[in-house]
Amino acid sequence: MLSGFGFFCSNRLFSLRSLFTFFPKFCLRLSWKHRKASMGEAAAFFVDHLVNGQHTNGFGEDRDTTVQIGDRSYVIDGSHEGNPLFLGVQIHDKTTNKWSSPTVLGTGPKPCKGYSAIVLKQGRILVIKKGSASDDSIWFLEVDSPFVREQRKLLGREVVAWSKGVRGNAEKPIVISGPSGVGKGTLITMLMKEFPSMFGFSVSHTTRSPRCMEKNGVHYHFTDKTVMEKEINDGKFLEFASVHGNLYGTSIESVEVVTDSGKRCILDIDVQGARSVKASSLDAVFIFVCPPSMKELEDRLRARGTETEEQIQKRLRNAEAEIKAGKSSGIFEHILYNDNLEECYKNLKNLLGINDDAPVNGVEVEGISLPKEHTVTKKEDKIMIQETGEATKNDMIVLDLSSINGGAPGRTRGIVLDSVKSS
Ligand SMILES: Nc1nc2c(ncn2[C@@H]2O[C@H](COP(=O)(O)OP(=O)(O)O)[C@@H](O)[C@H]2O)c(=O)[nH]1
Ligand SMILES: Nc1ncnc2c1ncn2[C@@H]1O[C@H](COP(=O)(O)OP(=O)(O)O)[C@@H](O)[C@H]1O
Repeated sequence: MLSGFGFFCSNRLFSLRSLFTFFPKFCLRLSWKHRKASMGEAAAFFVDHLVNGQHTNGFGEDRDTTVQIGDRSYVIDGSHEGNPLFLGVQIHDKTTNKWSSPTVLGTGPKPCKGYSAIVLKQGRILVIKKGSASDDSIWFLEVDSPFVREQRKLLGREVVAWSKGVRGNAEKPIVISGPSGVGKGTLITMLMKEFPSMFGFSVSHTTRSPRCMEKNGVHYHFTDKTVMEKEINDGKFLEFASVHGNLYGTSIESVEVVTDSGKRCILDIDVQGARSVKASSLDAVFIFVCPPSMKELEDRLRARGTETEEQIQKRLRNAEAEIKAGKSSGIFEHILYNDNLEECYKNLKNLLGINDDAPVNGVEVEGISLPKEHTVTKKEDKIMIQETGEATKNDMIVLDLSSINGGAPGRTRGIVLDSVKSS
C-alpha cells in the first residue's frame, strides 16, 4: 500500500506516507507539482491545508490530491488495494499522527495525470480529473455522507465511498419482492423486453447452483460462499441475505452498472434484502408480488420444473412467512396480485407511471467534457473550470452543484452545466 502513495524520483521510492509521519507540518505545505513534468507517469502532489471544510488555498493549482477536513487529511492518489486501475484513498489523522486505509466502496475513478480535490458540504469531496473522458471527469468522494456513516457502522471500520457525477436526474430504483414462483422474474423480463432502454436488471450474486437456462453474469453472478463472504466483509454489497439455504446479495457495482447505462435499476430481492435497502440511504420504490393462492403458487413452482421436490417444499414453507411480512412489514408501498399475468403486468406499468400514451425513454446519461488543461475555483455551490493554455480560447465551464442528489451507492445526479465563452 505504501508504494501506491509514493513516487519514483532519481530511482528512489519516496513515500508520501512516511514523509507525513515524520514531517506532517512540512508536508501539508509541500508542493510537488513542478516535479511532475520530469517524472513520467506517477502522479504529483500539491498538498495544501484546508481548514474545516473550507478550501483556503490551492485552487487553480495543478494537482490537488490531498484535502483536509477538520483534523483529517484525505490523500487521493496511488492505487486502490494494489489495483493500478483505481485511485486509492488514505487518511491521516493529525491528532494521533496515524495513517489508515479506509474501505473504499463503489467503483472509483481511474488514475490520471492530474486532479483537483475540493471540499463540499455534506461530507463530500469533489474530484475533478484532467484530460479524462467525459464519462469519467467528475467524481465525488463521500467521507461522511449518510451512506458512509451507515456503512461505517455496519462494517465497524473506516469507510469512504465513490460516486460518479452525472448530469440530469434519474428515477428511483425499483425493488421487487415476493415468494418463489409468484412471477417476479416473468414480470421483470416482460418489462425489460418492452422497454429495453428504460430498465436494467441488477444482477445479484448467489451461492446457489445455476439452473439449466441461467447464464453467469446475466441472471446471477454465481459464486461460492467463501468468496462471497469475503466480499461482503470487504463492503462490496449493498445488501445480502440467506434465502432458502443459499446466500444472495446485491453488489454496489451491480447497481452502478445499470445506472451508468442510463437505465432505471430493478432489484429482484427477498423481503430481508428489501428491508435492508429500505433502511439504507438508497431511495427506491418497493413492490411486493402476491400469488392468488398457495395452491396456485405450488402449481407454478412445480410447472416451472427447476427445483427438486425438497427445494419446492422449502420454498413453499418460506412463502407463508414472506407473504405475511410483505403485507404487514410496512416496507412495500405497492402490493400486486399476480393472478392474470397480463393484468398484473398492466398494473405494474401503471404504478411505475408508464401508460399507453406517455413516451417512454431511457434516462440519458450525459457526460461532462472538460478542457484538457484547466484551473478550478469554487464560489458557493458553483465550481468554475477555466480553460488554460496559450493555444486555447480560455472558455470557462461552470458546474452548478446546488441541486445535486443521489450519491453513493450508485451515482450523484443533478449537476447543472453552464459554458461561458471568452469574449
Ligand atoms: N436479499 C436478496 N435476495 C435475492 C437476491 N437475488 C435474488 N434474491 C431472492 O432470492 C430468492 C430466490 O431466488 P431464486 O433462487 O432465483 O429463485 P426464484 O425466486 O424461485 O426464482 C427470491 O426471493 C429472490 O428475490 C439478492 O441479491 N438479495
Ligand atoms: N400470472 C401467471 N399465471 C400463470 N403462470 C405464471 C404467472 N406468472 C408467472 N407464471 C409462471 O410461474 C412460474 C414462476 O414464475 P417466475 O417468474 O419464475 O417466478 P419468480 O421469479 O417469482 O420465482 C413460471 O413458470 C412462469 O411462467
